[in-house]
Amino acid sequence: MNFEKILLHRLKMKMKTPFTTSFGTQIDRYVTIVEIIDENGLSGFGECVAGEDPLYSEEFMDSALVAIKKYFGPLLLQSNLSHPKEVTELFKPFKRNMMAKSGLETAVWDLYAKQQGLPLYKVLGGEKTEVEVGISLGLEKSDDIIIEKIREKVEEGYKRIKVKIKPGRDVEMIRAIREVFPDIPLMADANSAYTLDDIELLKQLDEFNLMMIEQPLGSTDIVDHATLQKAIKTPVCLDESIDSYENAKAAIELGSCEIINVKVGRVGGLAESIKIHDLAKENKIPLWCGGMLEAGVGRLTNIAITTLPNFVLPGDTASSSRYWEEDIITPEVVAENGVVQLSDKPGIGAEVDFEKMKKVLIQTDEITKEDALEMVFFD
Ligand SMILES: O=C(O)CCC(=O)c1ccccc1C(=O)O
Ligand SMILES: [Mg+2]
Repeated sequence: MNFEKILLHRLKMKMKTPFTTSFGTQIDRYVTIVEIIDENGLSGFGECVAGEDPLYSEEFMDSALVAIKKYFGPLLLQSNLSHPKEVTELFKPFKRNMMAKSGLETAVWDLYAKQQGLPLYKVLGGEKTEVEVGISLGLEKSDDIIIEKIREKVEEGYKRIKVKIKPGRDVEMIRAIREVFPDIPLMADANSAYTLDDIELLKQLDEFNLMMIEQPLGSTDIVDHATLQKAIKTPVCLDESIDSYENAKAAIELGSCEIINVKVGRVGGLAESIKIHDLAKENKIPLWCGGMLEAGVGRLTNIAITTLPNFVLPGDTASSSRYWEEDIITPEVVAENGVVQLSDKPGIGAEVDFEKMKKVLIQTDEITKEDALEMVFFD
């Protein structure tokens, strides 16, 4: 795979409505689209999904951009790889910075799939040609508002509704939702907002027949999650805690969760996602694919990984229109009655639409072969 240059398209996309979690409210999304170009002028696209601020994880978009420009971009341009699976090894000496790595790694996968003339999902070993999707709903000012949002999304056909919870907006809110919708597939995501001191409160959620509770405790609390899982009936699903194959293995062995949410960006890319997939499958841990408020490129990467057989639960891979008035790809992602069809076009399955992207572009940065790997200590 001969790489010529890398472009970082930095976008500012206005979200249709603000999105609130236990760590804050998001109004604009600063998206980075990674474009990697080969010697024949063919382009692969990936999305760097880092948040604007280090709230979900320690990474943030500015740190990811520096990491890509200073280390991972130059390393990739100077490499001589024959398969995208080798990118993880190439980046390994440099610790973490998962979302920076993943932005590039996913772009290499898309490029490779296009070079082969195959859809990305088939290159990944995916089998499904359609996938079921759910939707993630942010915190709202009142129960009435969230109930109306749920009604709308259930009517649109989404296969699973996820609501955000935080201390003070949990048991009573879920009770109010269950009074109106006793049977919908419902789950709650706490984004690390609780500790084991809240165990009695978290036990109270058992009466609502939730599909799972996502990341109730801190991201490094793998042991505490095992204690919690033993004390509650609701399946624990880990999100923030699973940032590598090794962590997934530890969580499974300790019994910290019954379900895992795989985010391609959080674990450093598609190759690591496949490793976690295979491990979870062996251990009968069901998976689903989480989201990071992606624009179209990241959305399509997520949908591709979801075609692997152990992604048995609906993902946070809703339509482009969930967050965007206009996405940057053509055609956009459309879930019909909660189902997305995979495209058989080479690569991620849709074109980055430069006309649309221009409207939200802040600037494009370029990394070339002349950009040396800039290191202070290196031999
Ligand atoms: O629709 C999506 O992209 C997922 C929305 C979501 O829940 C989320 C969005 C940003 C950061 C973390 C999370 C999460 O899953 O915890
Ligand atoms: Mg989550």
